[in-house]
Amino acid sequence: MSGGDMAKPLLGHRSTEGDPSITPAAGRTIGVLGSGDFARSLAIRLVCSGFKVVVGSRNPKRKAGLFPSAAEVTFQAEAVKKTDVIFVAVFREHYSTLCDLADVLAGKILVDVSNNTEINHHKESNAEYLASLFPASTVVKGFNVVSAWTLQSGARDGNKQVLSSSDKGQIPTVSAAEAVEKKMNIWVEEEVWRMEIYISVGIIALGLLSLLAITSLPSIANSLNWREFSFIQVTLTFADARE
Ligand SMILES: NC(=O)C1=CN([C@@H]2O[C@H](COP(=O)(O)OP(=O)(O)OC[C@H]3O[C@@H](n4cnc5c(N)ncnc54)[C@H](OP(=O)(O)O)[C@@H]3O)[C@@H](O)[C@H]2O)C=CC1
Ligand SMILES: [Fe+3]
Repeated sequence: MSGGDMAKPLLGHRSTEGDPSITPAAGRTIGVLGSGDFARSLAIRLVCSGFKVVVGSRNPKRKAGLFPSAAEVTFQAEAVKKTDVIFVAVFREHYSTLCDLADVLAGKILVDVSNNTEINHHKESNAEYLASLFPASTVVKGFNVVSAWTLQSGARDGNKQVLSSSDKGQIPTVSAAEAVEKKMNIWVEEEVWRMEIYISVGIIALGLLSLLAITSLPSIANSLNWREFSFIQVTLTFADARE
């Protein structure tokens, strides 16, 4: 999987250079539990950002084909043994099915990316619930406001901010996860706005052309005096030609 846009971090890479707080991504291994939409988008983005990715699935054989070939897809327990930072791309309702992994997850960082489908349905947040299931792990909440689609297609649409929080210590200690987040938080004005400008110019041009076409209809043209008609035809033809 090497799509042009995917080769770039989500929001460009300008200001990551020379930032000493960012640990180089290359060579770090990040784990992802789950093989659904979000896990796949995350894995693709991480691979393209230079991370090694190991995906933990209940059925790795069947799911491997959905991931970039650079990502390793294996059983859940195997995957979490290979890394210290694990994205839990599984719905809250299925967190309890991961309890068998508690021993191998001890001392590791779990990133809770989940969202609920109903408001105020559970008494504690998803991250608190995950932390209660894995008391020996550090749970960080983050990435839940970035959609799978935005992760895959870049930052031109959708949310661009990656918010994160944790009870245990400073988030900056979460070096690998933070490196990804910082890369994703960089706002490159030209890249973000260029597409919007293209679309706006296209819409204006379409509007002007439509006006030109409508005023060319004999029934409409006959209801204009020659001054209005020539103003619209000459000015709009000129404006359209320029665009
Ligand atoms: N989709 C999105 O845009 C976003 C999703 N999220 C969050 O990411 C998480 C995953 O979402 P998404 O990828 O869309 O969901 P999917 O339904 O596409 O994937 C969920 C994955 O969970 C894994 N899983 C592990 N244990 C179980 C189990 N007991 N039963 C069912 N599935 C299980 C499965 O992988 P396997 O079969 O390989 O074990 C499955 O592929 C959710 O918490 C969601 O809130 C957050 C932001 C955006
Ligand atoms: Fe989904």
